[in-house]
Amino acid sequence: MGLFSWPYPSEQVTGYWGEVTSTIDWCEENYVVSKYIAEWSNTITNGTFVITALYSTYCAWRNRLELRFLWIGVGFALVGVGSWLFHMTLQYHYQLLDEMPMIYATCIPTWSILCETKDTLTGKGQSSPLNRQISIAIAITTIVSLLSWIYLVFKIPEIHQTVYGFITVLVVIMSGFLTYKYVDDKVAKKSLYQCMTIGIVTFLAGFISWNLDNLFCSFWIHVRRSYLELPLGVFLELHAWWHILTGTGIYYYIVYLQYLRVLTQGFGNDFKLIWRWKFLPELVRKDSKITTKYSLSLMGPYVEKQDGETRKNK
Ligand SMILES: CCCCCCCCCCCCCCCC(=O)N[C@@H](CO)[C@H](O)CCCCCCCCCCCCCCC
Repeated sequence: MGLFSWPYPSEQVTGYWGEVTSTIDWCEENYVVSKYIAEWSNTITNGTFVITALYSTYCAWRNRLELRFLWIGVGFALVGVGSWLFHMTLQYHYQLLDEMPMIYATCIPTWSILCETKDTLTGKGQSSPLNRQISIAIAITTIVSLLSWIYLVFKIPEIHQTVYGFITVLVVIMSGFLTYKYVDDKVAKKSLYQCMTIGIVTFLAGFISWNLDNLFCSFWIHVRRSYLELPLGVFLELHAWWHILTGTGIYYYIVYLQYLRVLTQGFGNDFKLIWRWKFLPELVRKDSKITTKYSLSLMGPYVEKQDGETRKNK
C-alpha cells in the first residue's frame, strides 16, 4: 500500500445489478471500485461517445444540415448510453442497447451514400429520386433486420462485431471514393482527407487497444494488481481506451461526412471546415461567429479577426 495508492479488492461475482447476464464480460475486474458499477473505467469512458455525439448533433442542428446528420448524432449518443449501462450492469438487455444502435446508426451514412447517383453528385443540390431513397432504405432495413434476428437467436458476439465492422468499412470505402471522384476544391479535399485519416487512424488505434485488452487480459490484471494498484490501475483498462479512441475517431469521421455532403451537394460555398485550436475539426457556416482560436487547416496558422478582416497569424 503506497501513500496515495491502495490494493485492489477481490473481484466480486455479483454486485448491485445482480448476476452477470451479458454474453461478454470484459477484462476489467467487476465491482472492484464501486458496488454500483461493474466495470468502472469501461463505464465512465462512455462519456466520450455521449459528449462527442451530442456536440456533433448540436453542430448539425446549428448548421441546419439534413435530418440524417441529426439521426446519426442521436444514434451515436444512444450507443454511448447503451454502452454505459452495459458496462455498469453487465446485463444482456443493456448489451443489446449498446450493440444494436451501433449497426443501426452506421446504416444511416450507408443509406445516404448509396442513395447518391452521378446526377446528385454534380453539386447542383439535386436530391436523389425518392423511389431510390425508399428502395435502398427497405433493402438495408431488411438485411439488417435479418442479421439482427440471427444475432439475437444465436447470441454470438462475433456476428454483431463482424456486421458492424463490415458496414463501417463499407462507409469508409464509399465515402473515400466520393471524396476522390467528386470533390474538386484542392483545399477542401485536403481537409477532408485530414479529417478522414485522423478518424480512421484513431479508430484503428482503439481497435488495437480493444484486441490487446482481450488477448493479454491476465497480464494487464497482474500489472494493475501488483504494480499500479488503485487508483492508477483504472488508467490501464485498454477497452476503456477503445471507447476514448473510437469516440474521438467517430467524431472526426462524422465531421468529414458532414463536410463531404455539403460539398457534393453544391453548398460548399456556404460552409468552411475549421480546426479549433488547430486540431479539432468542425463544420461551420461562413457567416457564423467563432468564439475560439481556430485555423483553416490541421495545425495551420491561427486566423485572427482584426477590424473586420480575417488575417492569418503564425
Ligand atoms: C463510420 C461513420 C459512422 C457514423 C455513425 C456512428 C455510429 C456509432 C458508432 C459507434 C462506434 C463505437 C462503439 C462503442 C461502443 C462499444 O465499444 N461497444 C462494445 C462494448 O463496449 C461492444 O462490445 C461492441 C464492440 C464492437 C467492436 C467492433 C470491432 C470491429 C471494428 C472493425 C474496424 C474496421 C476499420 C474501420 C475504420 C474506420
